[in-house]
Amino acid sequence: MTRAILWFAGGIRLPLIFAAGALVAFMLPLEGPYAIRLLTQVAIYALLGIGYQFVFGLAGAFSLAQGAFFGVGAYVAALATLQWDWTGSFTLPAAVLVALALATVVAVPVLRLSTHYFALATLGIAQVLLVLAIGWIDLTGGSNGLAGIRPLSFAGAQLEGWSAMVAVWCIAALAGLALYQIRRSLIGLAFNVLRTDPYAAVAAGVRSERLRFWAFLASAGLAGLAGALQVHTIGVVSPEVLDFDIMVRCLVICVVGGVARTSGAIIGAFLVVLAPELFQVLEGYRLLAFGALLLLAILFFPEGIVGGLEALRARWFGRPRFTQKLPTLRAPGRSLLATTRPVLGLERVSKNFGGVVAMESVTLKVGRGEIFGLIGPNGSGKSTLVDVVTGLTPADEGRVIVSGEDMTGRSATRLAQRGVARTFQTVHLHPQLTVLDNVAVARIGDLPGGLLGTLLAIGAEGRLRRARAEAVAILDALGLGGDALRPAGSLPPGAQRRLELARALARNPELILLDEPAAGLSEPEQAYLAERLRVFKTRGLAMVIVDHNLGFLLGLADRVACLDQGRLVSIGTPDQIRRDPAVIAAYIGRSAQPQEAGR
Ligand SMILES: Nc1ncnc2c1ncn2[C@@H]1O[C@H](COP(=O)(O)OP(=O)(O)OP(=O)(O)O)[C@@H](O)[C@H]1O
Repeated sequence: MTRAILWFAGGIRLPLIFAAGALVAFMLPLEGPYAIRLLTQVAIYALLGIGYQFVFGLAGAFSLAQGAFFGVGAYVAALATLQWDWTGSFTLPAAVLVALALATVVAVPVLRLSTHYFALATLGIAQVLLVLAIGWIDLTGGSNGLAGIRPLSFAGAQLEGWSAMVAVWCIAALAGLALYQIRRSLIGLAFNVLRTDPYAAVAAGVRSERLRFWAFLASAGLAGLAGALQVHTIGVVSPEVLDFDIMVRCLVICVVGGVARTSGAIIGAFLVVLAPELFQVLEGYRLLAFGALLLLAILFFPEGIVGGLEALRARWFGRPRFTQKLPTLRAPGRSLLATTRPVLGLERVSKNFGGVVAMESVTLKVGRGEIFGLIGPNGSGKSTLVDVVTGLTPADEGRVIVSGEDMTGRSATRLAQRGVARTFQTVHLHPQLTVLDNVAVARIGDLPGGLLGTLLAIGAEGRLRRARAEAVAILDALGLGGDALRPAGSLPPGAQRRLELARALARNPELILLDEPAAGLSEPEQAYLAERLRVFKTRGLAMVIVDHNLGFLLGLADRVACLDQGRLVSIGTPDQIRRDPAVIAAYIGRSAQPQEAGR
């Protein structure tokens, strides 16, 4: 009994969901075959919802094209059956491939758009397809659609009733497993970070565009498959499959069921298919009751039904204990901090924002194993320089050279791959993730096999374990090993800054740019950070450090440059900088002498 309670308390269990759903279905006052048909519909919508979880749940992209891919899959399967007499063995792959091809074509222009424009563009795709389905009468049968589509059949065996239901549930279960697998992998971590904080994703070297692209494709392929299964089940297709109604159901499935979760998609699918049936007795008020139910679900379960059930479980059984085991510390195969060459060169780099000159013809070099300080009054262009070097802001003029390679105008992801890492003036971490996983995610750049490997579950857990083991080594090097299993958001501000540094180091960089690493740190914390940075320097790491705390920076840097109104007014050793009239003038011009805080 205790074991059973613990099993239930351990998480939202899929078998429970299946059993409860099946029970509800068979308790309905329905004939057997009708119940089977409804359960097949639940599986189809679960598959559609699982697909939508990839783009909406994992990648956090508000696509409104999921219904359109469903419709495309439905029409492809219908036409292939009617025109060429294809069986399910061919219609299903064809539906997936056409949906994938369409998604690939539209992904290139559409995925660049930011949230609401992205939503509108994907809605536009759906509308174009709907108009085509209605207008291209010769092919699609226009508003009447096409009828007489054969049930599913594979290798001569026709699947109807029970067998069709089991086949569709098996397909949905495989898709659900793939989603489950990805959520628990290093790629799942990366999705989690990219959804929560795009800057944290950039800093961790997550290739956000690529992940979004794969998620969009996965959602389209699964929607196409669901559409094909739908026409084989009901035998007809009409423009209704491209209607916005399907898209609304997708949203209801994921939002009300639980975002990004396989169980959420399945619960949501049961809800959208079975609830209207349950309300049949209300006749004309059926839709009203369904709407009221959805409203209540959203009000009482803002995290979806799965989130709500988990909250209840936490209340009854306490929060699930952190089962994640701390990986044993082992030295990384090769030094994470080793570097090979002199690293950064800026050649006459300029950057304007409208009329504001943020950088004007800045030229400097940073060598291997050098700590290079960057000072200047507020608004002098220090953060802009960091953004330009890390690819967050493109330079207007000049060249950015990294380890001998011209990286001018390259994306932040490309620069991260080239060995440039950074921290931010305002900390960008995933507050709910553990300290350990905030660092482990940055090992994603070294991931062999990528998304396909994860989907096929090839060593996915092993990779995550390895990433975590390497993260432990780095956390230990920064005195954060003891906090590894705490949520990052619960760390004090100073430790959060060190955590950002740990994440940057996990990228195995040649160059790190630290934007105000000592801000908000106590004196002992500053001393500890300075001591650590000196250790990394001895391993060849090049560092550019921006800080207003001159006591900290001048005591640490090998060379320092001073910016004023975007121009480089002085460069030299800390002693030279302290005495340079141009530096003093720059600060006095801003009504303050350079204060050697901490001295
Ligand atoms: N995205 C932007 N749009 C418009 N102006 C900007 C933008 N980013 C920076 N600026 C302007 O560019 C100039 C340099 O800003 P920057 O943030 O690089 O200075 P900073 O030296 O880092 O300042 P602080 O020490 O206060 O952080 C400022 O005048 C700032 O207002």
